[in-house]
Amino acid sequence: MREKNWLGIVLSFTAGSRRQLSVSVLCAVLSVACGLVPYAGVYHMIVLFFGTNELEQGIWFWTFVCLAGYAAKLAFHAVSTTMAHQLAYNILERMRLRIADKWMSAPLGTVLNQSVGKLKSVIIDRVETIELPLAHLIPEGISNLLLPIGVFVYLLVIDWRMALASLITVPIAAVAYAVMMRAFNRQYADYMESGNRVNGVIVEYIEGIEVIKAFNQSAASYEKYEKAVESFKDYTLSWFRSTWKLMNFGGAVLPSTLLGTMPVGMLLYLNGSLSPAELTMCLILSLGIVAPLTSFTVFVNDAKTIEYAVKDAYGFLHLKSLDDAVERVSLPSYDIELDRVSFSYDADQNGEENSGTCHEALRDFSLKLKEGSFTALVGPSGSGKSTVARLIARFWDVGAGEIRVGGINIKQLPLSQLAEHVSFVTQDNFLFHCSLMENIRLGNPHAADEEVIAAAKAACCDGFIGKLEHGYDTSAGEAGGKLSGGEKQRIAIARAILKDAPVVILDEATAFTDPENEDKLQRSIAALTRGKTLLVIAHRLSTVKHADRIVVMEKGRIAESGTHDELLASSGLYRKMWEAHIGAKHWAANHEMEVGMDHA
Ligand SMILES: Nc1ncnc2c1ncn2[C@@H]1O[C@H](COP(=O)(O)OP(=O)(O)OP(=O)(O)O)[C@@H](O)[C@H]1O
Repeated sequence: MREKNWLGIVLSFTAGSRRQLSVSVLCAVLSVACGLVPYAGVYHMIVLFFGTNELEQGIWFWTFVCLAGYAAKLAFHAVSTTMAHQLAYNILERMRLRIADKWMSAPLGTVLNQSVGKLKSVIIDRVETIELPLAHLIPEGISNLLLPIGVFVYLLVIDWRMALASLITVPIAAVAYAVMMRAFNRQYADYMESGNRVNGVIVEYIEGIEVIKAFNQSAASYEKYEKAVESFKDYTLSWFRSTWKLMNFGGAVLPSTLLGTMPVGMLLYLNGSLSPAELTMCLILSLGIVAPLTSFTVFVNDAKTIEYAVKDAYGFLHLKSLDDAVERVSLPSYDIELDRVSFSYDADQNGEENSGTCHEALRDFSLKLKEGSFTALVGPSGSGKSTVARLIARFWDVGAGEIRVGGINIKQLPLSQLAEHVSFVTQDNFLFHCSLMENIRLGNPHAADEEVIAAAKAACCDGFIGKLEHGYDTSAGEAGGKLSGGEKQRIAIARAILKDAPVVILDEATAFTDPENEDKLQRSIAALTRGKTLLVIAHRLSTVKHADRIVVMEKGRIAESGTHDELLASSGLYRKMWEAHIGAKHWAANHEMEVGMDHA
């Protein structure tokens, strides 16, 4: 961590909960102070015991004082702990929200390039590990630090020699702990790495279970999983084995303060420096001085847990965001222009290469989409079609050149305004865990049910949704398994129809549509995108042959462009693609006929 240490980062999330933090710390201090009251009570009882006056009455009084002090200590501790837990959960909430915000404002690729397992592990599991240690660190950390200091001062007041004698075991235990902690940082790092490896293998095992089964790899995959779990166990045990002797030695020696206070106290008593009451009190106090210190190993561990969780979250908390303009801009038109755009997925967002082999997905690419026009992007796989679409939606920033909407560089528009103007439908049709009605309403959260249903009808969803038992109220989770790829795709199109944005980008959005519904869907898309700036990316050329302009891409550049007829006439790449497409269609039609005849 370069900028701040983990504690600084955690404290930066307490803004807004400073009162809670102060109350928790104050109650922890008061709890420690009240915890000293019983010691004072016991001391006075001993004094009374060795004296003769009013023993019975005094004993009752000091017993009450001891109990009251102890009760107050518990009460303050409870308040401090409760506040600390609330504070810890507030910190967790803020961290998770901040990370989610960062994911939204960072370039899409930065987020998508992370594995889902890692994203989930950091935001759910790692951040969660902060709560318990953090909640206990405040009250218990403070009392475990302040109590020994308070007791030591108390001993100093009685007799400084007894105070020093009470610390006799500290240097011996400190040496043991220091030897034990020598390699702690490295060992903890290895432990975390081993744990992360197990996590990674488990996530891979679960995510790839379909492939593992299909390719009969269960034995090999299970073996990898088993080995990772076993090596984690072996590492953990060997680490514990290497430390337990010193840890137990330190834990046994540290509280044995009587080794110092007993002989020194006896000598001081014999030479008249200590009264019997003072001697007894010193022996009691010395027993209480080191117990809190023994828990420091737990706190070192807790602090490491928090440090590692914060370190993991730090990467996400400091993701570089796309620059976002504040002021909305009034756009004179919805013309779109890509002006000499170059872009590489390997370059960072400053346009600098971050790998030795920087492959440009787009190179010096220029394209104009007139408002209200229908442009199709076609070309071989990997030629850069989706990249053009993603850059217009500003999922990434261009490396060089400019993209303008209505003549305004999209970097000067607030991201929310650009998102408002652009509907982007891809073939990854994610359904959220809510009803189908709500899934479509994502296109326009203010739309009435009737408007949602109208959009669903226009996207040819009404038929299959009507067949579901709960219709539009069917939850996507429940319906997900029953919906085909094409049906999910139409729900995504219904969302875009409802959004009614002036710029519509369809990236293979009709790829899964069955022949029966394709015609209907094409007509509804055509009707609902009329008057809009429309960019369609398609592999099936027949779906875009009516486009005002077809742009053929190859290796990140424009190979040719024109209308369907113009391109066919030019005998270029498009013509070859069209012939292959038509050939494939004929083959499919003939094949269907042959199969039909065989069955007849
Ligand atoms: N997220 C990514 N990270 C790194 N490289 C990528 C990423 N997405 C695409 N690329 C690369 O950029 C180039 C252009 O990809 P793009 O997806 O734009 O092509 P495409 O023409 O849309 O392909 P397809 O028709 O197969 O969808 C390809 O070389 C691809 O490997």
